[in-house]
Amino acid sequence: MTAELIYGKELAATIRRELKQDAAALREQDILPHLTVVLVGDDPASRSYVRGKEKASAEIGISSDLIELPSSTTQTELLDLIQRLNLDAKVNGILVQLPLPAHIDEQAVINSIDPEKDVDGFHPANVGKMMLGEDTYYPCTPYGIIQMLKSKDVEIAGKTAVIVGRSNIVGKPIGQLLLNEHATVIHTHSRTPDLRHFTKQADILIVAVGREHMIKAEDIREGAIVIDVGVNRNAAGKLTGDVDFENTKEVASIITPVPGGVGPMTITMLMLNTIKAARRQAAAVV
Ligand SMILES: Nc1nc2c(c(=O)[nH]1)N[C@@H](CN(C=O)c1ccc(C(=O)N[C@@H](CCC(=O)O)C(=O)O)cc1)CN2
Ligand SMILES: [Mg+2]
Repeated sequence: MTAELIYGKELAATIRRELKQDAAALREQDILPHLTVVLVGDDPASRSYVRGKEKASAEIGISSDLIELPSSTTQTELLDLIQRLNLDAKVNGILVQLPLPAHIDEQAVINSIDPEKDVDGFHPANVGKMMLGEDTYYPCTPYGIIQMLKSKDVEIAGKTAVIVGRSNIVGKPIGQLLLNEHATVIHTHSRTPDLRHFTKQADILIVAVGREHMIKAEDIREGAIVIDVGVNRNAAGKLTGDVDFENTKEVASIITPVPGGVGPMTITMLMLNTIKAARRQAAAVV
């Protein structure tokens, strides 16, 4: 068997076309969605993701601005900036690019963002709503994965979904979103003994660890759906996933490549959340 591929890049382009129409319809009602992105420090990958966010905003018709701060910025300075953005009615979405420099408490920063403007879906109030199965801003990468599965008409209900990795950005929330879709969810992580015992049970395997090719063909069940969230740069400078794609695609039924798989969906879901924020905030004013 050679697996079918899901190219997030193609799905992202389709969703972006729809979002462009949504943004135009909002503009006709004098609602201009606005995203403010905050970048602290000069991490090259973060800078590249932030550029991608500006580009996608411009393409869709979302106005955006980028606030760049030096890595020496103090936590108090960053919290003060966020308070100003929380109070600025023009700003619908606030995104603080992660990771932050080590001297800043990331969670304290996330907690300071107005939940209504938290287009990353990382604020505890939004995480709580997600856990309760309520409508809210869902974290972009997990939300993108759900859209990818649905785009291939994957029946999630009743499936065994195994998650490798437990980050707040991907591992934990994708488990919750799959649970909300009625999957049976198994979370595994660095302290899980005999990882293969669990990955072999997966109808849907989500790998979000950040370790090149840690999942191999022999770790999965024949016909499994494999979603690779890893973005690693190998010794030759090439982007690779957490899954050994070449061999695993011969065993899986559906698989995502890296690059061009899950990655492009992250920024697209951010755009979707920003339009949703503009709509919700406009409705709250009238
Ligand atoms: N505040 C946030 N910080 C971070 C998030 C996030 O959702 N919110 N996620 C990641 C980084 N990220 C967006 O911020 C992101 C990661 C990867 C991609 C992507 O398109 N990857 C491509 C490859 C890109 C490349 O060439 O380097 C792919 O996989 O095909 C987009 C966005 C951590 N921080
Ligand atoms: Mg506005």
